[in-house]
Amino acid sequence: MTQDELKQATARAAINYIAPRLEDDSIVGVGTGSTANFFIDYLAEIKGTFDGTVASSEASAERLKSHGIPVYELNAVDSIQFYVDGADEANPALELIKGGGAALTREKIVAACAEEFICIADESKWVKVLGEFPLPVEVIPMARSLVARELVKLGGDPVYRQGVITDNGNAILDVYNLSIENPTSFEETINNITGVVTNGIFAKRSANILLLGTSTGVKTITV
Ligand SMILES: O=C(CO)[C@H](O)[C@H](O)COP(=O)(O)O
Repeated sequence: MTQDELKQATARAAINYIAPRLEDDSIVGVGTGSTANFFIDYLAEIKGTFDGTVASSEASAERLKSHGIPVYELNAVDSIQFYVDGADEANPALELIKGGGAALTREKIVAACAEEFICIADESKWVKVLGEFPLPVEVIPMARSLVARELVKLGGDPVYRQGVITDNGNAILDVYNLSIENPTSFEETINNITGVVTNGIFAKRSANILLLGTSTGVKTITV
């Protein structure tokens, strides 16, 4: 199977998981990226069986709206039943690296509001230790060099993602050569650097379920 077919299979599995659990007033949080895009396209098939969505990026909001799926501001909803999103890496504790699509901050905010976080990923994202994928860090633009120097002190090699401005008007540093043995404390350490908005480690708010698309089928992984 191709990587896209694996992404489609995991997105379909997420629909099969949430569809029987949705109620008329349910809100679905929707992530960003190519796997999330497949999910959005399949979500259109069951629109009308739930209230609406909250999107983690302008791109996902546009795609949802193009399907006629209602999109609410996060401040306008009381709760989010499910948050469904892809990942760049996932470990057996269901801690993640996210932000390859530069949407990490809004993704983390929507995930923090969700009762259940369902991660959808193909098997190339499965790792024992996080950090092979360069860790995205969203920074206030004027603090980019300051933050980069601090990240070097932590053992990483930060690279400015040229030409990318996040939906929040900020910059992204991708940090190479990290081996993240303790994701929870490392997430906090990086977030404590002045000028950092957030980083792409999802350990404080890890996934509840990982639907991993593999060549032998979609595996449901929980901790
Ligand atoms: O975190 C993300 C966007 O900020 C994505 O979930 C992550 O990059 C995975 O993307 P894809 O589904 O295209 O492989």
